[in-house]
Amino acid sequence: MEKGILQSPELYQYILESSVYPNEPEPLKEIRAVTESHPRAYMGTAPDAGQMMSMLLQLLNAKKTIEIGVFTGYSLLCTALAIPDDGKIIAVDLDLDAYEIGLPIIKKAGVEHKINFIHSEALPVLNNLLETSDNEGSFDFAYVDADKINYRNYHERLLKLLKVGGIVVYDNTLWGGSVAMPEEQVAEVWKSNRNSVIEFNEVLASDSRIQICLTPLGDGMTICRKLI
Ligand SMILES: C[S@@+](CC[C@H](N)C(=O)[O-])C[C@H]1O[C@@H](n2cnc3c(N)ncnc32)[C@H](O)[C@@H]1O
Repeated sequence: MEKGILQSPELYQYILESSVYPNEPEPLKEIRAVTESHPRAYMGTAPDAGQMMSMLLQLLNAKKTIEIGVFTGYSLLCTALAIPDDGKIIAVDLDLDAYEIGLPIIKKAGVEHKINFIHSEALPVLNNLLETSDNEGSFDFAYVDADKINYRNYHERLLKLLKVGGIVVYDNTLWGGSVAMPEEQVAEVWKSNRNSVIEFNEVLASDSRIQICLTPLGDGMTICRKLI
């Protein structure tokens, strides 16, 4: 799937080359480079979206964060570089092999101590966090970039875990632009996720507990701020 929904690939390239790559930290460039040969390299968070996440994390002074969907670690490293030295990230993924591709770069960047990687399905991890005292209402930031069918389940749990004023960002909320295509024009392999994403976008838009902003960065990133 092509990343981005801009009017031309050249315009996207312009954004990357004019304002993302010149300021992208070296370890993030390295993670992109080692991910390139992975058969699912397209899954890595888009660098322009990562740049926006870094800014959000720093505006929030985020210290305690969760990430669901790590893959080789681009967004994880982006978060680890943006939070302070005593910041913590609970990072969850089913795919340990992919995480191990980026791990040497995370170590070299000197930020591994901020990361608690949990090799697991995400839902039980969120349930466990909610059962442990002091976690509810304690997280500053969450990033979700995993199985679309579960976004709604993650959302309910993450809203409990976040502080008021905390932010959760959901990736792929435009699903390659397919959310705005008639269903019959959507390739079969995209359909089920496209329908999950459409439903999820409706859930977010009618949720009075959050303020939302769907940004057309990467594959669509929805920023939600917890209001109550
Ligand atoms: C799009 S990739 C994440 C990309 C990552 N954020 C990055 O910047 O490289 C999605 C990841 O979600 C993980 N995943 C999918 N379903 C999951 C689940 N139910 N629980 C935990 N991880 C899951 C996959 O193993 C995959 O590595």
